Amino acid sequence: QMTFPLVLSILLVTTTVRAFQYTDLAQYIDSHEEEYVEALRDWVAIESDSANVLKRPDLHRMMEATAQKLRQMGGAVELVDIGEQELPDGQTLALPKVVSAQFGNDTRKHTVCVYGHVDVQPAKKEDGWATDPYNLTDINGNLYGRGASDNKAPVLAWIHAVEAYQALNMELPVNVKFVIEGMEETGSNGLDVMIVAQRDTFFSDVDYIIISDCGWLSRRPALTYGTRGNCYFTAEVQGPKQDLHSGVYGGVVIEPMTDLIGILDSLISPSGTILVPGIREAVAPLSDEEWKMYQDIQFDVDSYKNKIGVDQLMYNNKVDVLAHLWRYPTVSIHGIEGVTAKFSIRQVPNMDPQVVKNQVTDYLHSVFAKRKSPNKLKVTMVIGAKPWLADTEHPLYEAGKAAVKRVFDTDPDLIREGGTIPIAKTFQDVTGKDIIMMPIGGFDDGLHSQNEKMSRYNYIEGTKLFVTFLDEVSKIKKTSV
Ligand SMILES: C[C@H](N)C(=O)N[C@@H](Cc1c[nH]cn1)C(=O)O
Repeated sequence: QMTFPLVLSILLVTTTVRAFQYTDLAQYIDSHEEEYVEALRDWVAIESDSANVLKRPDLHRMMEATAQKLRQMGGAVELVDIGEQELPDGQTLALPKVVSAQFGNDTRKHTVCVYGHVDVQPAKKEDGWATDPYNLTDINGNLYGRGASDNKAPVLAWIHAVEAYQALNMELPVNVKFVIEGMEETGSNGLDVMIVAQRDTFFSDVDYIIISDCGWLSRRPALTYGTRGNCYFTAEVQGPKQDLHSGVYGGVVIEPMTDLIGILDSLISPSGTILVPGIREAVAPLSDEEWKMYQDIQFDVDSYKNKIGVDQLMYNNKVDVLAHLWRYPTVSIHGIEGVTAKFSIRQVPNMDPQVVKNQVTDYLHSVFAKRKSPNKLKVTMVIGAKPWLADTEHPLYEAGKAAVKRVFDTDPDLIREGGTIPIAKTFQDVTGKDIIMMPIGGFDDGLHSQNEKMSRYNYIEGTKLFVTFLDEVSKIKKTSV
């Protein structure tokens, strides 16, 4: 028979919440590696391609699976309806619900909100994948699968970070909220409306927003302080009422495809100069300080060329390459379907998507007019996502630097991202909260490409980084009660 004091002390032992212990958390994370890989396998198996309307049921399933995982951990979870999407043919389609969740509501603590996405880019084995993109495949410690790095493993790593605290009965150093969406890859449709609607409710007590939807520049861990924006356009040339035989009609008909190629060729010169008037003039000048920052970053232009299999880039020296990846705009032509071309302009501070829309539309119409073609041109901007920039001296970044130092025993690279996180600027403008981008993806993860992967190393050490960062954030002086 147990005596009363013994029973009481057992109860006390089991209910006492422990304080942060990095070694225990790290050990816990290491010993759960296989479970984490299996969780990623389950998520990668869901074809949550947000661009393919036929995959919308899978995307809904993905959002439900995310919500379910957070519910099982005891979070206060909601699946927020963000309405419908209008398709080019005028039909409407339900947008995937946004998952919001909350762990802890202690007003003495800071509250962070982790943003991520669980939709993916399209992928087919026949695109040149070495493995089935939706069957996570481990080759030499690299986990290959669509969405593995962008952004399923980082989202899971954040979930596992909270789970590790719970499993070890350790107090969460900060309250943690999650906002996980399913439309990032197509411009985060509907999410801005949700952020505006919940600014004074869900977001009111959030102090900091954390985004881990980007990658390191090299093998060295990094913190990201800027992203480019994206203006994504379609240009359609309408001509004869039906397809025409090139032998029977060629030579007399003014062909829409020739017009289309002609106007596309007017966007950018072979040496990379954007030819749309007004765009280059809007770009914030490169300061001496920034130039110096780029010089100090370890980045090997030759290895970069090797990685992507090219002999020559637009620029040869490191600073030019980094600057043109991160802080100068560029035009990319993505493809032509029928006589509709898709192209994008990645834009940077101080460009504005609405201004870019007008500049591009006016310019293409003027180029088209000079052709004196009887065909009709229609230019549409389908995505207008703004660029984002942060202050690397902010206490949030100091906390990030300290966390990287504790886990990896090195200072992070401070980098920018050439890609776009469409919602970052909205978070900043609408909620007024500070944002940090803390990537865990590797420099060679192949985002949006064939053979996307996440290494076990980055996944597991990244989870350790996240548990540590929460502790570092808790040390930031609270300015308001
Ligand atoms: C950086 C992030 N992982 C990413 O790949 N984002 C996409 C988002 C996007 C841009 N326009 C529409 N969606 C990207 O940069 O292409």
